[in-house]
Amino acid sequence: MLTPDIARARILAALADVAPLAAERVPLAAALGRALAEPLVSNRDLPAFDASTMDGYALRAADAPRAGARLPVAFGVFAGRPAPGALPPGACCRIFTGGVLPAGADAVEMQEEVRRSGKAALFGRAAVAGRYVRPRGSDLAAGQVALPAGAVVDPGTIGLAAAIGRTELLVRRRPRVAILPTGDELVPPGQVPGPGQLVESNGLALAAAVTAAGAEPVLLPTARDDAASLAASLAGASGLDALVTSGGVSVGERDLVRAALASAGARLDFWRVALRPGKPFTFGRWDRTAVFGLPGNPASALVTFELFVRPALRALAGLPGDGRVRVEGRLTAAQEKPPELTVYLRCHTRRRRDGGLELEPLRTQTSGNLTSMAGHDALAVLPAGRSRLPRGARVTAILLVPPHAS
Ligand SMILES: Nc1nc2c(c(=O)[nH]1)N[C@H]1C(S)=C(S)[C@@H](COP(=O)(O)OP(=O)(O)OC[C@H]3O[C@@H](n4cnc5c(N)ncnc54)[C@H](O)[C@@H]3O)O[C@H]1N2
Ligand code: MOO
Repeated sequence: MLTPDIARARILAALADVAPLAAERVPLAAALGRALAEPLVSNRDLPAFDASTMDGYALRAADAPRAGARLPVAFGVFAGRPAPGALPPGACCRIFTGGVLPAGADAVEMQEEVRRSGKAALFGRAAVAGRYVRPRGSDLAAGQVALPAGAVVDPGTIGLAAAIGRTELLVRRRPRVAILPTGDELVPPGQVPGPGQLVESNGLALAAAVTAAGAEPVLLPTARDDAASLAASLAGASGLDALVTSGGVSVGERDLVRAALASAGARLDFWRVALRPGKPFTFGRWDRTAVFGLPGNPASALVTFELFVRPALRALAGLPGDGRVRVEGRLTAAQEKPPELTVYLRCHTRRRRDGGLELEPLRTQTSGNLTSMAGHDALAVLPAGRSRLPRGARVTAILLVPPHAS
């Protein structure tokens, strides 16, 4: 059986010919979280003129070499308008934050350091050339690369792009991801299950995980556990960038998903990974579509999505890694585990007083329990090779709350 790390590496390698997806031009507001498909190059200087960074007085620094200089106030410069003219020799002018420095001025003094006396200004200290001035192009010069291709568009990037005159950005296309729940026992959300039935909940959970990964979910109707129904449903995924199935990948007689994928023409690369939850996970390619067969147990589906599907969708979207932060923390309870498996423990994180991180496992880790997958903020990684970890053991945890929510 593959280890989780090798399984993930195999998936990413198998998508090298399709990732990243093609580029598309989108309005700025739609670019958040997407990968730039070209460098963001400025076509103008930022700022576009020498600007004051303070409310105060613009002057030639040489005219106020020490405290006590007294200069006539020639005019005022207001935001949104160019200076009315060059600064006359030996004079200063009133200026406001963001105002255009008049020709001749090379410094600004903040108004707290200046006293007005009629038409003159008295400077309380020596002026310094360049102080409180943002020179033209000092933020970004015309022709300069502000951000390289591949950078992830964040709110600041959108503001910067608007400031340099862009209304659209060339970004990587979002992967379109079919989600196919399978199982005879499932009824649609909102419907009351009959005897032996339960509500199909993985579809919506996985659709949310797809959205959070920066991709677009297409939730297909649940397939029944028979070859004809599965074949008909699989057709709904054709032409999409990825297909995520749930259920039917274990060893029971009704676990027909792998066979259905194979008869539809998919090439399955591997089946089963040495982890818990989610051991029966399978991966393959169906033409250009990446196919992920997730186990039906709800927590197994979400954990394997996190570990294998999320990084793959991000690679298709041109985004780096899995977008998660890994930290070290200490388990608040001892754990027993099969030594051959890597176990991903759903945990709550807590800051200790000494700054360290505590990892408190959710009460239940049973992969079929729905409460075992909601409301946690980390996956603690219990490594293969260990069968017992004592309370207080130091382990790596994957934080599920990213620094920039995706
Ligand atoms: N003999 C063995 N049995 C099982 C093994 C094994 O190695 N040998 N592996 C177990 C593990 S681990 C898992 S995980 C499950 C996965 O099995 P399947 O992927 O075939 O999942 P199903 O049997 O279809 O469903 C499992 C469970 O989850 C419920 N389910 C399924 N789909 C949904 C959905 N869309 N929404 C909500 N709940 C869903 C389903 O009703 C079952 O209760 O296999 C073990 N068995
Ligand atoms: O791996 Mo299964 O997902 O443990 O229940």
